Amino acid sequence: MTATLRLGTRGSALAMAQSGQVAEALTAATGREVELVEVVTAGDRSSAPVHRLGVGVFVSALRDALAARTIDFAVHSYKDLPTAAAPGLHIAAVPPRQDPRDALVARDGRTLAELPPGALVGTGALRRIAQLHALGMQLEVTPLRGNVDTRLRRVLGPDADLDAVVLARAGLARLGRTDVITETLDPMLMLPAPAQGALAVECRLDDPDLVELLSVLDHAPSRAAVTAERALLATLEAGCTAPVAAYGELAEGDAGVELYLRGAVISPDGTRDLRLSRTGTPADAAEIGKALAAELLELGADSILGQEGHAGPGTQQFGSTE
Ligand SMILES: NCc1[nH]cc(CCC(=O)O)c1CC(=O)O
Repeated sequence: MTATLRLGTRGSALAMAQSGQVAEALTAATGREVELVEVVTAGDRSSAPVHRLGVGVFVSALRDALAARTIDFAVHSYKDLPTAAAPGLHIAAVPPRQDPRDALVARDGRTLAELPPGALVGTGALRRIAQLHALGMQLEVTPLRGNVDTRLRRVLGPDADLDAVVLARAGLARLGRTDVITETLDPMLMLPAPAQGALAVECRLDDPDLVELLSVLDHAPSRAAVTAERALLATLEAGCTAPVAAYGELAEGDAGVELYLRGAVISPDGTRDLRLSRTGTPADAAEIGKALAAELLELGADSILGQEGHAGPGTQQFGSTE
């Protein structure tokens, strides 16, 4: 097994950057050559809001290429992965996670608190829209999509039409553009999306040598945090279509390393905002996520939406709307 490995990637600057970083890390750790193979996904072809396109828009074409064996492994932004398991595929590694927080890029170097009432803020994700409204600052929130450069131009370019945009800090970091950030948002105000800032390195289960090889890239603390956040999301999807945020942090506690998980369900207009947290051991990451989701549901997470049309029983799953 010494042939060049084919790494499937979307063609956006962000995807190419993160795939390139994974390829380099793998070559450094194993000596294996890696070639990038571009795969065009439905999410790249359409400019419709992601929550309209549906879950998995950035993922399906890559998974099809894995199944068709035209690529050996793929790198996904973990938050774009549907929570449903993909038959025959395996997340062989979760590399060290980037800072998962959201970032504000505002005109004139402004911070969130410095935005005046009526300021026009662009962001695509329902989760961010909901939390911006929940601040009660009279911000005008407007939908925003497109690649990172397109979004930045709306606030930084010569024909900028927005006062600020909110986007994942991790995306800017991978592109070397953290210089444009005017504030990294405190999770107390803007809790990130489940798995934001993390990557998923995926290959076929029937390729055990590659599963083993890729596992050198796995970072156990990142995997534990993401596992808890995604378990929370998966459990809530059964009964709730509202925007979901989750953030797991590992820290040294009295009883060794502890996982501190925060979760939130917010109505799109920000008027209902349910936030809870739970602490446990990283080995119980999935159980912590499920238990926190159950608590949120008990407090009415499933009733928070209503207006957007409740999914109802029998609906499969919605996944990230980011
Ligand atoms: N669906 C958009 C998306 N998917 C992954 C990232 C980059 C951040 C990450 O890897 O979590 C982004 C951009 C954004 O949310 O601003």
